Amino acid sequence: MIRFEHVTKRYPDGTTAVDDLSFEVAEGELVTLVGPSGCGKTTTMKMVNRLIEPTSGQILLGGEDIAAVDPVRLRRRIGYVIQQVGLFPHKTVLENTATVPHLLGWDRKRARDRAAELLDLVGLDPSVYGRRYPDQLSGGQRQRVGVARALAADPPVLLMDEPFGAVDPVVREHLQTEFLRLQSQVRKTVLFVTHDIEEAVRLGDRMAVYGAGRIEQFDTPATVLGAPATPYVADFVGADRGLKRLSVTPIEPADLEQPPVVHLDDPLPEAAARLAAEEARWAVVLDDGDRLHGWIAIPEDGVARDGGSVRDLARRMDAWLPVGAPLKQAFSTMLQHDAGWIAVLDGERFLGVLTPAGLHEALRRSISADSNAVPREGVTLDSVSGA
Ligand SMILES: Nc1ncnc2c1ncn2[C@@H]1O[C@H](COP(=O)(O)OP(=O)(O)OP(=O)(O)O)[C@@H](O)[C@H]1O
Repeated sequence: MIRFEHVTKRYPDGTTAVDDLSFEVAEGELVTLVGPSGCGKTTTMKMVNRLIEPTSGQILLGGEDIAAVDPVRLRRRIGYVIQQVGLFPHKTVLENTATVPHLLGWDRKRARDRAAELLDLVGLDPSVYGRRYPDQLSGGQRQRVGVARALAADPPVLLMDEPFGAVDPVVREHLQTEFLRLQSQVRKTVLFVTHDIEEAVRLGDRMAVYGAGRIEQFDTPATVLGAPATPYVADFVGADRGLKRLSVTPIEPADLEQPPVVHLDDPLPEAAARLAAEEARWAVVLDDGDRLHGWIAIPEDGVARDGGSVRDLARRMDAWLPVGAPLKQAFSTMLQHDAGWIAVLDGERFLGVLTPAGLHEALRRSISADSNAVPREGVTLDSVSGA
C-alpha cells in the first residue's frame, strides 16, 4: 500500500535526514516508526503526504508514484494526526471533526452525521462533546477528536506523528487501547511515529527501528524483542526486553494447567473425594452450561457425608482472560485480583488455568523460539540480557 524505494532526504544545509530508505507497508497494516530524537521518523512520514519532498527515490501509494499526484488531492486520501492536535479553537468539536468532509464538498447534514458517528467511535458522546470548543476538553479528549477528524473522510491511509505524546501515561495507555480497538474495526494502513518503545511494541503489527537516518530492523515486535538484528537495536529496545515481550506473547492452550473441575450441582462429598484423589487443594467450578463460575476449596476439616452441593462453598472467580490475550494482561490480572492463577476461556468454554509458573514457561518458550528461528550473528540472547 505504501512503498518506499531508495528514498533519501537531504536538507539544504547538508543534513541527511533519511538515507536510502526502502520498505513496504501492507494494506491494513499498522507500522510503528520508533527511534531516538532526530533519526528521521517525522521526515519519513511527511514525505508520504508531500509536506516534505524527497531528494531522491520514489514513494508509491497503492502502486502510484505520489510525486505525480497533486498534493492537495493526495492529502485527501491520507488522514494526519499530530501531537499538537491543531484543532480550530473557534469551531466546535463537531465542526472540527467535519472539516475534511466539508472540504470534500459533502452536504452539511451528511458531514455532520459522519462527524457524530466518528466521535462516537472514538468514545466521545457527540451529544455531549459535539457542541464544546477545544479548550473545554481534556488533553486526552482533544487527541481523540484529532483521530476522529483524521478518519472522518474515511481515508485508506493514516499518518500519526506522536499522537499520544502529550498526555500522561495513564491516559496514553487508554488511548492506545481504544485506538487498537478502533483499528481492528477500520483497518487503515497506518504509519505511526513514536519515540516510546513500549508504544511501538504494543501498537505495531510491525515496527521499524531507526538509527540515524536508516532503518536498523523492520519486523514484528516479537522478533525485534526476541532477536534484535544489531547491537544497536538490542541496546535501543533495552535490557528489559524480556519484560516487554510479555506484551506481545499470547497465552496459548499449551501454557495452561488442568486443575480438577467440578460442577455447581455436584454433591459436596463427591467433589471432596475428587480433590482428595487428585491431591488437589482446590478445583475450578463450572455451571450447568460448562461456563466458568469460580472455584472451591474443601475446608481442612472436610465435609459431612451428606453435606450439600458444591454451590454452597463455591466462590466467584472474576480473574479470567480469553486465550490469545497477551501475557502482560495475564500478569496484571493476577496482580489486580491478587490471584495465584487465572482462568483462560475460549469464548465461554473453560480451557484451563494459567499460573505464574505457566506464565514464566510461556515467556521462556517465546524467547527461545525466536532465538532458534532467527540466528543473528554477533547478538545472542545471553550477550544482550547480560548487557
Ligand atoms: N528543515 C530542516 N533543515 C535541516 N535539517 C532538518 C530539517 N528538518 C529536520 N532536519 C534534521 O533532520 C533530521 C531528522 O529529523 P526528523 O524530524 O525527521 O527526526 P525525528 O526522528 O522525527 O525526531 P523527533 O523524534 O525529535 O521528532 C534531524 O537531524 C533534524 O535536525
